[in-house]
Amino acid sequence: MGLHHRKLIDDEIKAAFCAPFCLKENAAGSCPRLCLDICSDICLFPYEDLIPPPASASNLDDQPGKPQKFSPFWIATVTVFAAAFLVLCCYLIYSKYYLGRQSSRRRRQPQTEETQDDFLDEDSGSMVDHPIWYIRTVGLRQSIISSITVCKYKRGEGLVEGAECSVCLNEFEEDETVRLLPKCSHAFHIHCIDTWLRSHTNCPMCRAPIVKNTVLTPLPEPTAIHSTPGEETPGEISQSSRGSDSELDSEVCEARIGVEEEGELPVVNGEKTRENSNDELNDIQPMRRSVSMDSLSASRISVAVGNVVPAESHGNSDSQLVKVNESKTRIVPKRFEGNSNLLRSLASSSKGRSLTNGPVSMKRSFSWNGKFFLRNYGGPWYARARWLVSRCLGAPRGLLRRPTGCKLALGVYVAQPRTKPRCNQTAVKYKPRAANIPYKAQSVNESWVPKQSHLLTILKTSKAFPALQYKMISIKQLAETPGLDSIPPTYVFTRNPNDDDQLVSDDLEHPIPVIDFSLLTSGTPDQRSKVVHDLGFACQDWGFFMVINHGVPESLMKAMREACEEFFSLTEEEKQEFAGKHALDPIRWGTGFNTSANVLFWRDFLKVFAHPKFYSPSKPSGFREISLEYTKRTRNLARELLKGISTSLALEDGYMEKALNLETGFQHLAVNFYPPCPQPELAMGLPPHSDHGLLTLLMQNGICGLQIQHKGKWVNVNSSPNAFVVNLGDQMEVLSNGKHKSVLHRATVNEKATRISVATVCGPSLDTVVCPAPALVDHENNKPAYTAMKYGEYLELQQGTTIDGKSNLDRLRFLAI
Ligand SMILES: O=C(O)CCC(=O)C(=O)O
Ligand SMILES: [Fe+2]
Repeated sequence: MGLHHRKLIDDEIKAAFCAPFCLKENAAGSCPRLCLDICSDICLFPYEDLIPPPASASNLDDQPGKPQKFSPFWIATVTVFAAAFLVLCCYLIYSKYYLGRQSSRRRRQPQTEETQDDFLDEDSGSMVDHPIWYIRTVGLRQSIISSITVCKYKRGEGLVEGAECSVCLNEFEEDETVRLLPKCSHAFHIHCIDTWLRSHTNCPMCRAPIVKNTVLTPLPEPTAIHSTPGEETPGEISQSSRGSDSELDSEVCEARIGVEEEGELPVVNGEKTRENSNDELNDIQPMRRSVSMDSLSASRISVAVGNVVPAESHGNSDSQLVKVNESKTRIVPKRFEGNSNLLRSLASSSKGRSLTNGPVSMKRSFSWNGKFFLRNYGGPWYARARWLVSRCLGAPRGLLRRPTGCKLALGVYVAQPRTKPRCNQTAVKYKPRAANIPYKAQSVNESWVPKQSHLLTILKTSKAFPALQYKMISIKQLAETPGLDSIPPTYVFTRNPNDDDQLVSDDLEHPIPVIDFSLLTSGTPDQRSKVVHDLGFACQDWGFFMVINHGVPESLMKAMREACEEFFSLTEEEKQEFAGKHALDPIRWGTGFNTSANVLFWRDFLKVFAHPKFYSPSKPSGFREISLEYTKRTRNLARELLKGISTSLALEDGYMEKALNLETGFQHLAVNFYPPCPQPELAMGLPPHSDHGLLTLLMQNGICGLQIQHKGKWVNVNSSPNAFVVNLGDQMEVLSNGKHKSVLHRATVNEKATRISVATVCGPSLDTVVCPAPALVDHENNKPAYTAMKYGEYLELQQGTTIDGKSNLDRLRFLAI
């Protein structure tokens, strides 16, 4: 069977291969050598006669007497292959030299409108292909890269600007070896910057060239001719003048945030025309290099630069630190598919793209109308902004082009010093229009002088793009930025002009009532009734009181404060694990944010549901145990106080306990972290609000900041770490039919110390429908003033909307009252 099969194959080969040669009709009268091997049995031509025996050594191993002959078939085949090979070689040579020269000539030519936004900022050097991006860049020689200064990073030393490597966005560790670029002093991890410099010749942050311009010609063959004494050779690191920075000098990098304001430079196609605005032009450096894009893209950048809208915006004033996972490499239109919430919130309102409308001037004021101008930060900013844009869009550097017809532009305007410029910067005047100054308190005589660290902070605020996610910077991280001496505009809290902010009085003048809890529970009947009376007065007149001798061990309070401090000291990445996505996530770390005003607050928070189900972040160790005990003790304290308050309202002392199902009552732990703020008078830790529950027990760490509204004034509340400040919440106001009111309070910040407050909000069970206690209403003088609402729904409403005084409670009020 096998033999038979083999024979069939042999016959087929013979038929296919030999037939043309071995038959009589073979005009050439010769057979190729292979023919002899395959079909010597059938071949009709004697091979000896066909081709003269070659004299080459290659035939030595041939059979004697059977010299090799080459047929025209083989000659033709070899010729064709040789020709093809030749053509291929020619093409390769042509493409390598001719096209290469053409592209470098093109690069030397001035950029056209079409290409000027491209980020091909490298001039020469060894070419590196970026196969994914189809870009060629020019790098430095390893010897040059290696000669750049290396030093150890020391926090606070000031040698290194910034605290992180802008390439990988990781923070420098103490004593970590970093490479310090010569002209700009920007520092990077060695691995990060070396990789960059192998394909670039400038700083990734500010584009300052690493070597002097003269060496940025195509990497030359070393010649002695052009190297005169005193000149820098290609190997020298330039320590001198700005070199190619002149190019940067003529750029304005702009990241326009927000809507155009009337009276500002007119905008045409994303760029301001200067012809019509000479006044301002004189004041603005004639430099501009804008990156324009479609509105969504611009919005997106606004988000990034303005550190604004979280991905899942519930309009929540306490926005969590948000992760938005996105693919880095998707192309522009696709990038927006996965983040419809973000888009919606951005596209929906102009506010969504604007920052605060105007500053409030206190000690130091600055001119800010949603734009700020930058001079000589242009380099770093431009580079950062471009980087930001490209990361935002997922487009590789160099591929960004202005889409025709787009209206919005990305730009960065940075307030310019009108006083003596710092850091050799040219002063640029920027006159704010009167309309941009919202309140009389605004002073235009002083200028806000941005420092680079500060400006970077604003971008770091938008530190949108470590790896694949956006996140809002925590206030802790921002406050720890070295050299931060003023706050980014997004943190400027615009005071309501109708609030008389100046009326802040000490609690010495208006001491808030103090309740001795021990007398309420263990005092004589007289003592107890006096305390109940005092409690009633405190609730009615103030809505706030201080509780002492409360029975919660001081050691537990201290341990709780320390545990909270430890929580906020976790790394950002560790805390990120607890950044919930929804307003009602049981564990939520985040930073204060007001969606309606686009203002960020100087506060990080941790919010945890403590009852009826107890939740806790898993870090730091011990937090769970301590917070469990702490919330249990404070809940019991609150329930006792509620008994006293029930009595003070002439209700049974167990009325609230029963009517509001306090056994399964909701308890919310909110830890507030307010780091030192360089301009406390401009920022706000927590804006005026009332709390949602029945009672809030607040523990402070000895640093003042709480202010409560009392008879039209803001009263400073003392910060005693061992006392609880208790305030009534909205549910108490509803239940008491307005007899006991929830009171507006706010948290201010200070310049010196971190303030931590731990609020435990105690409320009814979430499914309790809260309404005015029937005993407290009648149809004459005490008509029901509030409609009934499930506490859970109220909580959702309150947590899901912007902090705005008592606006949520106002929704429950009957208008007739
Ligand atoms: O930090 C403070 O003093 C106020 C905290 C507060 O009002 C709250 O968490 O609701
Ligand atoms: Fe509060």
